Amino acid sequence: MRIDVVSIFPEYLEPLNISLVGKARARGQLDVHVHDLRGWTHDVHRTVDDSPYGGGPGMVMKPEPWGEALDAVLGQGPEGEVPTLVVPTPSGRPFTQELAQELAGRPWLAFTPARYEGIDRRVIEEAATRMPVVEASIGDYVLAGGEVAVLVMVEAIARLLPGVLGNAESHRDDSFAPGAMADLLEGPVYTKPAEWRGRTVPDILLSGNHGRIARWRREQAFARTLANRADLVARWRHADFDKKDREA
Ligand SMILES: CN1CCC[C@H](Cn2ccc3ccc(-c4n[nH]c(N)c4C#N)cc32)C1
Repeated sequence: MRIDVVSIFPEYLEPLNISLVGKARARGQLDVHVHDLRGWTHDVHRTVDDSPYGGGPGMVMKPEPWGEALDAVLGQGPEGEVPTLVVPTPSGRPFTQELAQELAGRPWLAFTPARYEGIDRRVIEEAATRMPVVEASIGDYVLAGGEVAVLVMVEAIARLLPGVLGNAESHRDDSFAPGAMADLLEGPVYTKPAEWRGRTVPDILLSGNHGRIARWRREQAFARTLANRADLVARWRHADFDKKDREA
């Protein structure tokens, strides 16, 4: 997979050089290119924003630099191919595990994290005439820009690519992924020592009975989901729990 990111803060994307994404890049599983939007400005001040038409607070990102940046990105990719443009925005569709799975199936993603009050709408409209566009939000809160959202989305997508997660880290039991743990939050995890500050590990986890351990983990995940995400539990019916138990 190729990933392009255009930002006025390219240094914000440095975390894409480390850990899971950094290792995937080093192994050639991901080809990531970060671009500085100001490289497509032509004035001495390298201007990327201006006041909003119609008035209102803040500034809006000018269309010209974005248009030239997207032209350049398209020109650098595989001949005859276009990326899926992913636009982080609080007004986008929720970025969910399902959307991460969908985007993980694309060969080329281009992210356009904005700042200020966002990008002139005409940029997105013009881009949509030549590539798929996905406007997505990572959550119901307002950030100061889209770079953090790109880090979240890229990590969530990268870990789903074949070979990126080792077997030991399989995303088979991911929350929200299809299968027995779908719509379930992760339950508690434990490691050595068996006793720490007077607190012990649940006996079931030391039993070696893998069937019962799996069932206990699902029960714990269900209880945690009930406590913290009742909205997810609404998708369940009791029968499903037993069915998922059989599927596991
Ligand atoms: C007061 N204004 C309102 C509009 C947005 C302005 C800041 N901003 C500019 C670009 C931009 C991109 C993403 C996000 C963002 N916020 N929350 C999320 N889940 C996001 C995502 N993905 C925020 C952003 C602040």
